[in-house]
Amino acid sequence: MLELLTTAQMATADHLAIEGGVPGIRLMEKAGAAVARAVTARVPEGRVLVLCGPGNNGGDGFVAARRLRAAGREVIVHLLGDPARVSGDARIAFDRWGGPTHPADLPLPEAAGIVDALFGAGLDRPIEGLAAKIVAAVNASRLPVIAVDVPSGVSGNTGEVMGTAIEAVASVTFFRLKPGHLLCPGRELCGEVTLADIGIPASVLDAIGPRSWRNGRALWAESMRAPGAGSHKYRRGHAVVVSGGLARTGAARLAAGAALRAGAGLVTVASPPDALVVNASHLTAVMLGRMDGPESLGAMLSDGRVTAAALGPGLGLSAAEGTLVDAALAAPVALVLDADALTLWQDAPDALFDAIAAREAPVILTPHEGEFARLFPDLTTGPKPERARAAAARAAATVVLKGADTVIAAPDGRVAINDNAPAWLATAGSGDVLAGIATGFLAQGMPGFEAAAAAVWFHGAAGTEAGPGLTAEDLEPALRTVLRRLWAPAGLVLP
Ligand SMILES: NC(=O)C1=CN([C@@H]2O[C@H](COP(=O)(O)OP(=O)(O)OC[C@H]3O[C@@H](n4cnc5c(N)ncnc54)[C@H](O)[C@@H]3O)[C@@H](O)[C@H]2O)[C@@H](O)CC1
Ligand SMILES: Nc1ncnc2c1ncn2[C@@H]1O[C@H](COP(=O)(O)OP(=O)(O)O)[C@@H](O)[C@H]1O
Ligand SMILES: [K+]
Repeated sequence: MLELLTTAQMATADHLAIEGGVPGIRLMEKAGAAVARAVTARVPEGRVLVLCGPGNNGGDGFVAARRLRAAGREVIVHLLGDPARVSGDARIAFDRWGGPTHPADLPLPEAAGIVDALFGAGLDRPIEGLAAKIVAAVNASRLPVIAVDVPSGVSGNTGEVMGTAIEAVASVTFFRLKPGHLLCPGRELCGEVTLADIGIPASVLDAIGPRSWRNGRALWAESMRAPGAGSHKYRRGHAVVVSGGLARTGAARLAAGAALRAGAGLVTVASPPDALVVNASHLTAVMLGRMDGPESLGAMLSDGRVTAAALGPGLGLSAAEGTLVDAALAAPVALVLDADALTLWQDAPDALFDAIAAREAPVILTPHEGEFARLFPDLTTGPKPERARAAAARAAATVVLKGADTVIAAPDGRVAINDNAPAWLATAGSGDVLAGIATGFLAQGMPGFEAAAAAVWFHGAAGTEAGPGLTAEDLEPALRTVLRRLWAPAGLVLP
């Protein structure tokens, strides 16, 4: 159930279900019933104000109103728009409601909670005028709002606010989530999202062919391997993380520790000579190797047992560091390029993309928005999933566009949107840990997209586990807790 559907794809799903013999009004009845259940759970007593719009979102509202009334609740229905123009399935729902329907107006009547059925998937322009005033009054009331499908004003496709938007405590959506439920600011405005089965068969997805998913285990768990009895450390992969110079070594150690924790059998920090002593004084299970320059790094990465490498955290931005990235790109190992290893290419991003296209092993790029803009200056506006997808295709690499709603995109067009990361992760060094987790997964042979999506998910889960007050150092032990939880009950351990 991780597929994400655009509003157009969702309309196709409705359409295909109806063509397949499920009447539209039956879908709407189930949708409205799910909304009524959510209201009962969130607002168990008191009067309910149901705000209906002119389309099918309003139709769901009429069904919910009728159900709540049948359950003995006092319900007031407001309709935004001309009742004579309510048509189709919404007309049937309106007629079945049959109770008083007031023109939407201010001030709002007193109520214990509000159902927002103004606009859903059909929102096609910014909210203005009376509708905008109603949205403002709803938000100012601080009453609990249950949104039908999406909070009115939130774009289902992008999560953007169109004009103004309702702030809901809960949203009830149908069949599959939309990108706007996960992308900011939509995600916060939705509150808790419930996915209701309204009788659309999953088989409609075959014709729709979604290419976007909510990031979750089903996307990558099958490509993760626990060590079996016959395993030894070399079977679990050997990751190399390149350290910066004397004053910039911590980031590489954070990444290296995370790579080891993520399951790489061995991890080596490749250290410039001037930083050997400081690295040596901090490393235990992670090994240390002297790296004198690009030839030395190239030789290290060409040892057949090294399977992945990470460059970027604390690396530095001089020409010398640029030659290290060149050497890594020429080596036959999977790569994570982060931070400085991305910024180094800002004057010639195409040269990076050409080097990636010329190699076989997968590459993951992990830019935050600033680094992304340096590599893809023409892709700074528009919906985040589309920007990441275009970047991945251009770079021939998996792109992890970081943020509160990190998007992972593969060169073949697959996109995952992550929503499990707490804002506590916005702390120095947290990105280095993410790069390390991804490197650890790549080292074990996971493909680029799966390794990246899994890394982002574990990073978010570890952030949640560590919780308030976390620093980047806390993520590595928290990652252990999260991994134990995943492996133990999931039965993923293979012989
Ligand atoms: N059979 C179906 O298609 C189903 C649809 N469902 C519901 O139907 C909704 C989609 O219905 P619709 O496609 O009718 O669209 P909506 O009901 O979301 O909105 C469309 C209506 O709002 C108007 N509108 C759009 N943006 C506006 C704005 N900014 N200011 C003022 N008016 C605006 C449009 O002109 C149109 O009249 C879903 O969100 C879901 O709640 C569910 O009942 C499940 C089944
Ligand atoms: N508000 C937020 N909510 C969730 N995750 C966040 C938030 N802000 C940042 N993060 C995550 O924290 C990490 C920060 O990485 P980055 O920007 O590279 O910083 P640094 O390298 O200093 O750690 C990224 O994985 C990002 O997705
Ligand atoms: K709505």
